[in-house]
Amino acid sequence: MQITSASITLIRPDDWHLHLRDGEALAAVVADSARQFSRAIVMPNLKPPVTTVEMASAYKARIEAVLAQQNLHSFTPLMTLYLTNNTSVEDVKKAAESGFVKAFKLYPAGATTNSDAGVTDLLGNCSRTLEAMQQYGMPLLVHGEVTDPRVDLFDREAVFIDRVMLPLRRAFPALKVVFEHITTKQGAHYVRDAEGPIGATITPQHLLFNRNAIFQGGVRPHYYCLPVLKREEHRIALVEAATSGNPRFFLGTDSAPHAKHAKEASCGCAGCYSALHAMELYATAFEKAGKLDQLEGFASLHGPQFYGLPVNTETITLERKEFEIPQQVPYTKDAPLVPLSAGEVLPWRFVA
Ligand SMILES: NC(=O)N[C@@H](CC(=O)O)C(=O)O
Ligand SMILES: [Zn+2]
Ligand SMILES: [Zn+2]
Repeated sequence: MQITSASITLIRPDDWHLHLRDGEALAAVVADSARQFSRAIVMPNLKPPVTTVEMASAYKARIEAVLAQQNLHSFTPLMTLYLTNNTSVEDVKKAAESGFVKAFKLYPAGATTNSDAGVTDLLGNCSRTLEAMQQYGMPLLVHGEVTDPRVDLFDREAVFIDRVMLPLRRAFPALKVVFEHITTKQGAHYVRDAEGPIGATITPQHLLFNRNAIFQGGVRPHYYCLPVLKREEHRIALVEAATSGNPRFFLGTDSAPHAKHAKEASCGCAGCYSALHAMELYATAFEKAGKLDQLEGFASLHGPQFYGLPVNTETITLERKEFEIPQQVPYTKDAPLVPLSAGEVLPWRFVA
């Protein structure tokens, strides 16, 4: 990694948690990720969800067709399957043998966008499937929030650790688990201190903002995602984790595009669009912490190490040049897309 006062050059990063959507939305957003990242773990929460190897293969082909149309040849989508109450041992075996399915994704039913088909009782319904995943070395990616309506929205991740994560990892100690988009001190400390194969992704918004951002002078729907932004003490713990050099923490933007009108609504969708300027956002967060030198490990080394994949060979460069985030970018024929922190100015700009 090379850091000067004018630029940063680092090994080309990967995005270990990304929503690419489908159809015209996919065609609108995929270039933003392909410009900065070499690979991405592509989330399966489409409608209907991607639950089988056949569906993942078809989705991958649709992504590759768009990449080819747009002359984006150096980007590899790594596919995931959506875990349901009915995922079988055979599904796990087929996924492991496919080579292109890299993980299963756990959405507790009702926890987030398109999670209605999610799991209702993980150990009760999925034990044989989890056993097979453990045996094949197939990672389980976890949206770690309980959905119990009695639990306060801001406590859902911390409660998930006690109610789901601990029993899961006690039952399957060799299962590779990624605690996705962690948002709390409890999440960060759990992953730091736990035994066995565990990692966590951290988004740019959870490194840059606390929950005040959602209510700054009025309701700000473009800062609303799940798990929701938390208090400042949690943001500080996440920055500490991401910049610590600990290989368990790696980059996952959770870039989750929703049309402008779907976010600016009486019941707005959860998700921030950060693919446009992901590396600029992360560089800003790392620089604010005085830890720019730790960016390459987080963005480019720790993820491949966890997934057992080679580190990329090319590099990217960011220049110290002010970048004003556009108010909106084109999305579908009916609607534009509002990027995270639209209208704000970042000190870094992605060059190539
Ligand atoms: N993060 C979000 O707020 N939304 C994601 C789903 C998810 O990752 O939970 C989406 O697909 O829109
Ligand atoms: Zn999620
Ligand atoms: Zn997500």
